Amino acid sequence: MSHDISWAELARQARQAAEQAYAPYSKFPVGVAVLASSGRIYTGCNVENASYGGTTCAERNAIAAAVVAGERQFLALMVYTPQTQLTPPCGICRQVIAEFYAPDSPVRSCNHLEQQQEWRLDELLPSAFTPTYLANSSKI
Ligand SMILES: O=c1ccn([C@H]2C[C@H](O)[C@@H](CO)O2)c(=O)[nH]1
Ligand SMILES: [Zn+2]
Repeated sequence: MSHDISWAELARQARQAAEQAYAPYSKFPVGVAVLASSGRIYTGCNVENASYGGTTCAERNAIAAAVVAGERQFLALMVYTPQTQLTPPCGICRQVIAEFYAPDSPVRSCNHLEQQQEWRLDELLPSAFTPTYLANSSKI
């Protein structure tokens, strides 16, 4: 539940992760901290590429780091954005978050002004395509 989540700690770790961002092209360093159901926190930053499409976002890198550690469920995700305007995850990341996240779980953004904004995942990605849709499919 939302009130059990240490958002201040997630914000601190997301900001720290943003310091490692590799963003020479966009100059838009992002950090993410994600809280797994184990209680552990994992972080990621954006890693850009000279072939711009090879870029991966901080959100997906944080989730990948958690999955490597054995996590399969997340309770909260904080984005540290280098913007005065608080920014939500991009569309691709919303889909990746939905794979491991309850629809009513919170996603937050924070910035250097210590502002925060919260959305529910199902507000960011209504009618997500989730793993349950793959069950019992029929042949063409
Ligand atoms: O939530 C976001 C939004 C953008 N980016 C990255 C992608 C790209 O490297 C740069 C500009 O879009 O920021 C993220 O990592 N997370
Ligand atoms: Zn993204």
